[in-house]
Amino acid sequence: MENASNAPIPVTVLTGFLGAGKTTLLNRILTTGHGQRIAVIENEFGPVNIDSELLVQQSAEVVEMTNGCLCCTVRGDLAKNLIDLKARREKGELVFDRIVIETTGLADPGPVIQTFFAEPELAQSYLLDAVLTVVDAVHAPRQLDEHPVLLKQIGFADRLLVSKSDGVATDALDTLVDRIARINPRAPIRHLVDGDLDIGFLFDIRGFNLNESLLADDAATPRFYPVAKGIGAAFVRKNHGDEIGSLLLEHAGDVDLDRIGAFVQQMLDRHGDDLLRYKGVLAVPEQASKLVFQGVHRIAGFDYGAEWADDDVRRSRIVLIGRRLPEAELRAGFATCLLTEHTQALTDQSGFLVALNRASAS
Ligand SMILES: Nc1nc2c(ncn2[C@@H]2O[C@H](COP(=O)(O)OP(=O)(O)OP(=O)(O)O)[C@@H](O)[C@H]2O)c(=O)[nH]1
Repeated sequence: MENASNAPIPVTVLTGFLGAGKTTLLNRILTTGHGQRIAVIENEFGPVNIDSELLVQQSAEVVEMTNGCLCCTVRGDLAKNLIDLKARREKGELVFDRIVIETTGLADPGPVIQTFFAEPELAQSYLLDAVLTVVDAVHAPRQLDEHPVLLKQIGFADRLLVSKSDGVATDALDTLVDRIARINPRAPIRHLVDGDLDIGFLFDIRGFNLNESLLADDAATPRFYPVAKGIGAAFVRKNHGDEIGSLLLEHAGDVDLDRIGAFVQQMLDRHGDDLLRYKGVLAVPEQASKLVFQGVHRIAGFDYGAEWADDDVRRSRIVLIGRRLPEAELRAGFATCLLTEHTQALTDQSGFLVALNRASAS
C-alpha cells in the first residue's frame, strides 16, 4: 500500500483528564473498520509509557514520548517526531493517512496546537484537523472544580466526548453536559457509548480551517451563553463558577475594517494568554466575501471566504472562548467597530490585515 498524495497529513489531538477514557477511545478508533491508516503519538507523563502498552497494535506506528509533559518540555520533540514520521512516510518506510496525538491527562493542549502553526515545516506538511476532548462523566464535576487544565482541554475542543455516562444518573449527566456546553458552546457534544463509533463525528472536521461555516447556525452547534455585563467575577458567576467560558459578540450588519482590526489586535495583545479559541465571520463594507478569522492565543489566521449569498443577512459575529474574559471591555470595544446604515463605510482594507499580521507575529 502506498501513501496518498503530498496533501497535508491530517492530525487529531486527543485530550482529556487523567483516566477519562482517551486510550479506550483510541483503541476503538484503531479497531473500527473505517479504512484509514493511523499513526499514533503517545505522550505519558513520567518515565514509563503505559498507554502505548495498552494500545492495540493496529496503527502504522506508535511513537512514545516519555520525557515529560507534551505541553511544555517536549514541544520540540513533538515537532521532531512529526518531521521524522513525514520523512519515513515519504521514503515509503511507513504508510499512514493520518496521525492521532494522545496527550497526557495533565496537558494543556494550547502549546501542542500552537506547534502546528508556529513551525513552518509542520504548517506545510500537516493539517491540524481537530481537538477531541474526552470528559469523564463520573469524575469531571469534581475535576472541573479542582483542575483548571480540564477547563482548558474543554475550551480548546472541536468535539466533546462524554465517557462513562453509563455510571451516572440522568440528572447529574444533564448538569454536566450543561456545564461543559457553557464552557465551550462551539463544540458539539456526544456520549461515548458501546457499539458503533461515528468516525465522521471525529475525523475530517477541519476545525482550524478558515471558512465561512466557522460559526454556522447548524443543528450540531449548541447554543451560546453570552455572559453578563461586568468583568472577571461576573463572567465566572455566569459560567457556573468556571473560569473558562464563552462570549459571543454579534452585530446585525457590517463592521468597520480598520476599527475591527485595531480591536482584534488590542484584544490579542491584552488577552491573548487567556483566549483559548476564537472565531469570527465578519461583513465588511464593499466586500462581497465574508471576512473570516480564527486563532489560538495570539496566533491568528484570516482570509476572505465565500461570498454572502443573495438571501444571506449580512452580519458580523465573533465567538471567544477564554479565561475570565472582561466582557464589558470586549463588548465596548466591539461596539466601536459597528457600522449602521447611517455610518460612512471605510474602504481601505489593509488595516485589518496589517493589524492581524502584527498580532499573529507578536
Ligand atoms: N464504565 C466505563 N468505563 C470506561 C469508559 N471509558 C473508559 N473507561 C475505563 O476508564 C479507565 C481509564 O480509561 P483509559 O482509556 O485508560 O483512560 P485514559 O484517559 O487513557 O487514561 P490516562 O492515559 O491514564 O490519562 C479504564 O479502566 C477504562 O476501562 C466508559 O465509557 N465507561
